[in-house]
Amino acid sequence: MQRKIFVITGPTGAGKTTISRYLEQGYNLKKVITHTTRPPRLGEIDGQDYYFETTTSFNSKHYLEKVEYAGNQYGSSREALALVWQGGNDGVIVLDTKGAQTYAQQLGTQAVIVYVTVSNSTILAQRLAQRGDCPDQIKQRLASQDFQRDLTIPALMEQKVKVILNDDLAVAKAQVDQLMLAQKLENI
Ligand SMILES: Nc1nc2c(ncn2[C@@H]2O[C@H](COP(=O)(O)OP(=O)(O)O)[C@@H](O)[C@H]2O)c(=O)[nH]1
Ligand SMILES: Nc1ncnc2c1ncn2[C@@H]1O[C@H](COP(=O)(O)OP(=O)(O)O)[C@@H](O)[C@H]1O
Repeated sequence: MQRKIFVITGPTGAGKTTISRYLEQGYNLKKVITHTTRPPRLGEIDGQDYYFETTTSFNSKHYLEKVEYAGNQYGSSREALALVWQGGNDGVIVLDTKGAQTYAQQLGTQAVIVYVTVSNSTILAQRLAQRGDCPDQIKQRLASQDFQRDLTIPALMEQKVKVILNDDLAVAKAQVDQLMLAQKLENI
């Protein structure tokens, strides 16, 4: 059976990491850890949340795709994806919409694209504050073009994307459960 990669995308604060963790814990998906030059947030662990890199170490990896997002570099390495697939698991990866589009193009049906969103984007700033992000970083993030872009599904991906509305986490998880059931039935 073809190994899948679930690509979780959407605007900052929508709940991408939360949904990714739910898929890891509930469905035994293995996280593809990506690389970034962004400094770790409080509680984030190197090699678990991200591989936290210097500019030099970031440039030494082999990337399937990489982007600059709100002033920092992010990239998903072929090494990290191979690690997950070698273990025999389906994978889950959290990407901005630009990265998600690259995955959709390069991996075709192997990539299941999941767009996490909320009905009212004003709630996103509150979630970032609740998460403990520092106010200056929230301001910079919300003012970035990358944030604006990720508020909508790129036209090229519209046909392929599964949407999860995460206003209420229990409802969002139930939508994920439905999606995973549909995936299972597709693979029979
Ligand atoms: N294209 C791409 N995007 C990434 C990668 N790693 C993380 N991202 C995305 O970069 C954006 C910023 O991530 P982060 O600083 O952790 O903040 P977040 O938006 O709160 O998750 C998010 O949209 C992530 O999904 C990567 O390797 N490639
Ligand atoms: N449905 C929800 N209702 C309220 N808070 C949520 C919900 N989903 C996630 N959160 C919280 O919002 C914050 C941002 O979620 P996170 O998963 O880190 O988003 P992202 O990875 O998209 O930036 C976290 O503190 C998370 O616990």
